[in-house]
Amino acid sequence: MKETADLLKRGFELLDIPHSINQVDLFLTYLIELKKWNKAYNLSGLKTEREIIIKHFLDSLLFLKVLPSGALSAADIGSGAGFPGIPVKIMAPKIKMFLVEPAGKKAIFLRHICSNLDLAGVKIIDKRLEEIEGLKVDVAMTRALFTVGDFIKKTRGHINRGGVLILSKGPKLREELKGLTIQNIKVSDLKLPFADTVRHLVVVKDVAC
Ligand SMILES: C[S@@+](CC[C@H](N)C(=O)[O-])C[C@H]1O[C@@H](n2cnc3c(N)ncnc32)[C@H](O)[C@@H]1O
Repeated sequence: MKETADLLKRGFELLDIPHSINQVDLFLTYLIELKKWNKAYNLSGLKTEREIIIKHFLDSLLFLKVLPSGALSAADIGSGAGFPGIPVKIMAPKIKMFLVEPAGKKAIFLRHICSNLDLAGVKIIDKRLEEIEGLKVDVAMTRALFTVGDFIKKTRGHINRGGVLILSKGPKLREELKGLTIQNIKVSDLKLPFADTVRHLVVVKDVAC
């Protein structure tokens, strides 16, 4: 476990994210539980501790680099086993976090892990985004689910005035955006530590209606 903890701490340093011993411990507990539950629930294709730290934890932490500092509430849409919502919540504990995940087993795991990590101010919504009513947040975020165009259409009714959408995208982003006119979009290219990968963090402002 020491090697794993060192990898995580080095990842925080490379991303220039200040962290406490307690936050590192929460990630290590998350890792242990994810590996344990993955056997029965098939939550993630990533099996080794190194893969989980880099491709789930550190990849999710890239969202922090573009998260507006005044955000009070956020929703992770299609959270799966908690990415990026739980890593963001661990590092920004004051944010009220909604984890939207319709798949039963994943939602059960999310309830278990949020209780196990004693995360206050997290609500799991086990519905599809299209079925949700009455949810309003400052930030809607997603990884590995929607195109930028679809995410804007489907979430704009759930965003508070002045709120933003954040998506993490891979190399096909430019192709995806071709032919679309999207106002107030900003793309930050961020390197994922320990990997030959650049993530495109897409932030879209002023989508509320
Ligand atoms: C490819 S996984 C990504 C999970 C996680 N965001 C990650 O990056 O590891 C997509 C997740 O979105 C959920 N999902 C699919 N359609 C959805 C919808 N319409 N609304 C909300 N969640 C959805 C699936 O159940 C699945 O867990």
